[in-house]
Amino acid sequence: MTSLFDNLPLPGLSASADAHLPRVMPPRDPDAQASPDGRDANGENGPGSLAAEALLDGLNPQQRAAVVHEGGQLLIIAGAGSGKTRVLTHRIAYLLATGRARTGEILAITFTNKAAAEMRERVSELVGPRARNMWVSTFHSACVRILRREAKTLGLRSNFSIYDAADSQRLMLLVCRELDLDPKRFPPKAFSNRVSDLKNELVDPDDYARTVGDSNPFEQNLAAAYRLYNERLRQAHALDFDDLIMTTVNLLQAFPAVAEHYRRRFRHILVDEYQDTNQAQYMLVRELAGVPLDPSEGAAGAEANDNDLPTAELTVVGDADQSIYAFRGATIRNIVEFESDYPDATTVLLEQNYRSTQTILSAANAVISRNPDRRAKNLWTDSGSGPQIIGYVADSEHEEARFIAEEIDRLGDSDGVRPGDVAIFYRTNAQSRALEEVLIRVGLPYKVVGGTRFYERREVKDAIAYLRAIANPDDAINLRRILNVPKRGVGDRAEAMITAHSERERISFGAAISDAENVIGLATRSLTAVRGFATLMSGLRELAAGGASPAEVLDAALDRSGYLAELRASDDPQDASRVENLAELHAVATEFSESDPEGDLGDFLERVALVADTDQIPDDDDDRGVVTLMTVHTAKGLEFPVVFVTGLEDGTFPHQRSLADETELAEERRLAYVALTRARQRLYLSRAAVRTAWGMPNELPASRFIADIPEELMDWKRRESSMAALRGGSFTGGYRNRGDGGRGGSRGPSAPPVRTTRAGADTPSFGSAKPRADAPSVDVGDRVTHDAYGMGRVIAVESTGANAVAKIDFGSSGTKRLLLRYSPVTKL
Ligand SMILES: Nc1ncnc2c1ncn2[C@@H]1O[C@H](COP(=O)(O)OP(=O)(O)OP(=O)(O)O)[C@@H](O)[C@H]1O
Ligand SMILES: [Mg+2]
Repeated sequence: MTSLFDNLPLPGLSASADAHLPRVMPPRDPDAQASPDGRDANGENGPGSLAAEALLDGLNPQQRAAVVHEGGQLLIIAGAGSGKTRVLTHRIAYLLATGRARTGEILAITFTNKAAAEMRERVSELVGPRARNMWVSTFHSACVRILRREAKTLGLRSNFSIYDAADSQRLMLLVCRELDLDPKRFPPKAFSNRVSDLKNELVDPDDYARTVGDSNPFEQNLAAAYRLYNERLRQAHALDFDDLIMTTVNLLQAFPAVAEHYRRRFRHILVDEYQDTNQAQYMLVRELAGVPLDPSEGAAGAEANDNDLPTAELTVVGDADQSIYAFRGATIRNIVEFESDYPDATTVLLEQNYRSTQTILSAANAVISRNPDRRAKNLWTDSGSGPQIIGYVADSEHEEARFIAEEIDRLGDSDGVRPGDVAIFYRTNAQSRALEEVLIRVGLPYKVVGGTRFYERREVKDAIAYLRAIANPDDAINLRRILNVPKRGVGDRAEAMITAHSERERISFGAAISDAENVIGLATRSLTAVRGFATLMSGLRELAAGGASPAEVLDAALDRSGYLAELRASDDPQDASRVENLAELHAVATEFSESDPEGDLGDFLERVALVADTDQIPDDDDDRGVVTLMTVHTAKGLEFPVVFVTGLEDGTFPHQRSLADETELAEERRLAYVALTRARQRLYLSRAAVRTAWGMPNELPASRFIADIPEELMDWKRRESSMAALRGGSFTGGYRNRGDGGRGGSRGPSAPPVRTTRAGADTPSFGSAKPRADAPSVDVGDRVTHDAYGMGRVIAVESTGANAVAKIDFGSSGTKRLLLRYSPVTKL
């Protein structure tokens, strides 16, 4: 059993919405009963036809042409803010409203899960709830869906695990140890990155081995490590992130019947942000659309012709100037050469920008126009010139942050700008700390998107490792992770003996654990501990198999393993915040079950595995009022009324390592273009004359990108730093080590706790908190007190009993969602 039905509702969408689906489209397998004319019950004769014309209202002629285009591939290429994403959404709605497509025939690919949810929501607004059944997803989630369905064909279990980057790196470390490689000469992390690149280029271990030079030990060892790494993945019934795409491409190429199934199904494929696709994603789109690389050769081409299958209508939208993921293997080539790859393609150019003022656009154009080999664009707007861009040269990063905080305050007073209208961008995550300190000090509410990701925190990873090992008994990496966590007396030696036993007997690591009696050399104490662990795991598996919800399984795992008790017993304040993070994970699991009551543990883990950092932009109501801090990469596709681009120094942005490399510099320039074009009304560009990194103050020159912007567009509030005052020595800070690695706060994919604006509340003291058997029962309106946050009032109660979660307003400490059972809350 994979998932209850293939079209998992996305977060925030209730599964019951499927009850409204037209009958011809049973949710279980929407493609099984395509009606002969390809139309659904809400097609041309339904209320849709009226809506169809309305969908074109307010679009300009080029946008309109793109929305109504029929037949053949369509390339929409345009600068930032010209309505590409909007056209994609309207095109989908138009296809449905005119009855040209059924929801089951559409595959829309976006860059993040959040973008997917938003697109689905927007299409739902335009055409109603049937849009909820549609495949709108990221490349990775679309592939997971396909792979879970076709797992058998590939000899994979449908409950395969998905390893994230950290899992993959740990596995590579084990592989390198197994191969006895010197970690100095052959760093496992470098191998891991190289393997990821190879997979993104669709190069498998055999292909790679063939290209390796005889005299190059690095390549030879890499080839061996790649092979063993893949073997270990297979034994663990796991796929890494890059495998998801590569394996799907392989599947479609090797099994013509499978390819045909999806080609029959997806008659319309639409891809947003096409400029950031890599080679594997490029091939995936080609295979799905039924346009094999060389139709005159190759099995796939012959097969497609034999069956007289028309190719899908492929629509891709993108902007070569916004290609910023080269480091993940993305290649501009995919968009630049679209027309030659698809000779029948129609190209639509959009030139009117609807997002920004002319001043902002002119500045962005000035910066990007310096890049060589680009197609010149003529982006314009009729929204007026707007205010000048404000420039500021700060003495230090702290002073830069102070300036920003003051400006946000001032804009609030003078223009009614809310914190939620404001975004602050930086080039790398580490830059957020100085900004955060000042925002905390002045009490401006904010959130950091990205940073140390919630799912990368140790305790969250431990808890998920338990869940994964419960779901997949052969998942060696996750079993190893928790074998001695919390400490139960199974040390490295014992683990090595179990490993040896598994190799000798040719059984999985998990099976070797269950066979502890026969492990040679295991001391009695370790044997007892391993047996205890095996019993623990089988008990938890029974619980999961018996239909317990993911949240219940999580609870049992944390409780029976003693994990939670250990954290609770600790007086390290960091451990207290770990308990909070686990409570947050519990809330995520509970929410998952609310949105998908039939979803099992495997479904939950799948959802968790696919949450990318860019998805952690909370969008619940509470967050409307907070400033957003994020890297420029994360800001892709988004827009804000007010944008601060910080750290515009040569060496910061553009990044140090790009200064001597033309290709990398061109990418930094595109990144700057993305940053500037996020702004709708007001843009601020700032830099620090001296920035402290790794504890060392550095004097950095102005970013070359600033110099590209015509003077008349800028209004410099301060041009020079007061170096004298600076040399007087007013450095504060330095890279203070915060227990979480100095980066981020805890954020989950849904309703994450917004970072509190009071310093210290991040790590509340749980000194007096006792493990509780049950949650205190509270009602809306009750007054409560919390050991760390003080007095508060309950503003909402979600679910009851053991899993009761309350939303509590703690005044200046902010509003929190707390799992009552884990929280030191007392009713007054
Ligand atoms: N015809 C139009 N009339 C009014 N507003 C529009 C129109 N087209 C687009 N917009 C608005 O312009 C803004 C930018 O649109 P959109 O996000 O679709 O642009 P984009 O080309 O996808 O940008 P990016 O390159 O940053 O991804 C949005 O607020 C959108 O609603
Ligand atoms: Mg867009």
